[in-house]
Amino acid sequence: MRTKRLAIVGCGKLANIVVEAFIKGLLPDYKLIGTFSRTFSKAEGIAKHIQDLETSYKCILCHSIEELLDLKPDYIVETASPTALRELALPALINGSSIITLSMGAFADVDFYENVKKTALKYGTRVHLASGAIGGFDVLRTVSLMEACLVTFETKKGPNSLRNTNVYNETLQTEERRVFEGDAIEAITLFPTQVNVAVAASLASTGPKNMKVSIDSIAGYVGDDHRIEIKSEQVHAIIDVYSKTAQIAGWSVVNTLRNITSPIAF
Ligand SMILES: NC(=O)C1=CN([C@@H]2O[C@H](COP(=O)(O)OP(=O)(O)OC[C@H]3O[C@@H](n4cnc5c(N)ncnc54)[C@H](O)[C@@H]3O)[C@@H](O)[C@H]2O)C=CC1
Ligand SMILES: O=C([O-])CC(=O)C(=O)O
Repeated sequence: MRTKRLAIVGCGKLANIVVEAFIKGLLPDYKLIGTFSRTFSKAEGIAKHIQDLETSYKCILCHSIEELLDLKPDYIVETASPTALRELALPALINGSSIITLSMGAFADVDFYENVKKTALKYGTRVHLASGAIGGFDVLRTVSLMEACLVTFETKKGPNSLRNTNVYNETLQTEERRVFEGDAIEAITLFPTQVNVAVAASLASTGPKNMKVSIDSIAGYVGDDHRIEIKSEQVHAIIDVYSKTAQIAGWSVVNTLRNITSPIAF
């Protein structure tokens, strides 16, 4: 099998986990050939790490998405933001680059999602939704194929992660309160980079409009807990993932990349 050409867009905390795995040798089927980030110094940091490995190829530090696409990567890891995914997805898929994304919140826009599907199909490329801070896409997809079902998504967060959102006020530092109830579209609109997971679970099951989402703010709470419940006539499943940090999301990209080239696929 030919080694896959890999590039990264959005070189922050989660991208660095992918790079750490790459340096440890956990992604032997890939060459990391390019980086691009809105914060130039972050993309530069990753490109330098790869250059220090003295590989037989160069990791190119790109100044724009266009420059990165010119490198003709087979796969692009998108760890930037839902806005970045919206800008990147169609040009990348047309360019012959498949995408591994953590910012699937952008797909709450049904027209965009359908356009991405059509384009990927036309150009023989794919979009892989990494499991991120949750799991259970297999159960959600299987049960929703099988029969009618209801899916709910409940998140617990500490108040500090809600700062800079409309629901935040100082009373959250001492009280427990439900700060959001609505569907997955309303959730990602109000929290544009924080509930990609809710959109992901909805896309794997009943769709963004049909999934009930709630967010509880708990004073002093560290980390995030996401509890997904699916109920149909025959199946009742609960997928509950607590994580102290978002690192699990970075590692889920590593897992997706390994699955793409593995002879045994999960
Ligand atoms: N699906 C999931 O479970 C999770 C998804 N996420 C998503 O992953 C994204 C990355 O998370 P972190 O690494 O923690 O964030 P971060 O803030 O550490 O890194 C993001 C990087 O992307 C760059 N960036 C932002 N917009 C860009 C654009 N339009 N084009 C190019 N680069 C851009 C920034 O300069 C920054 O270096 C988050 O924004 C969030 O939407 C985060 C946690 C869990
Ligand atoms: O880290 C988390 O728990 C979830 C998150 O940020 C997202 O879905 O965007």
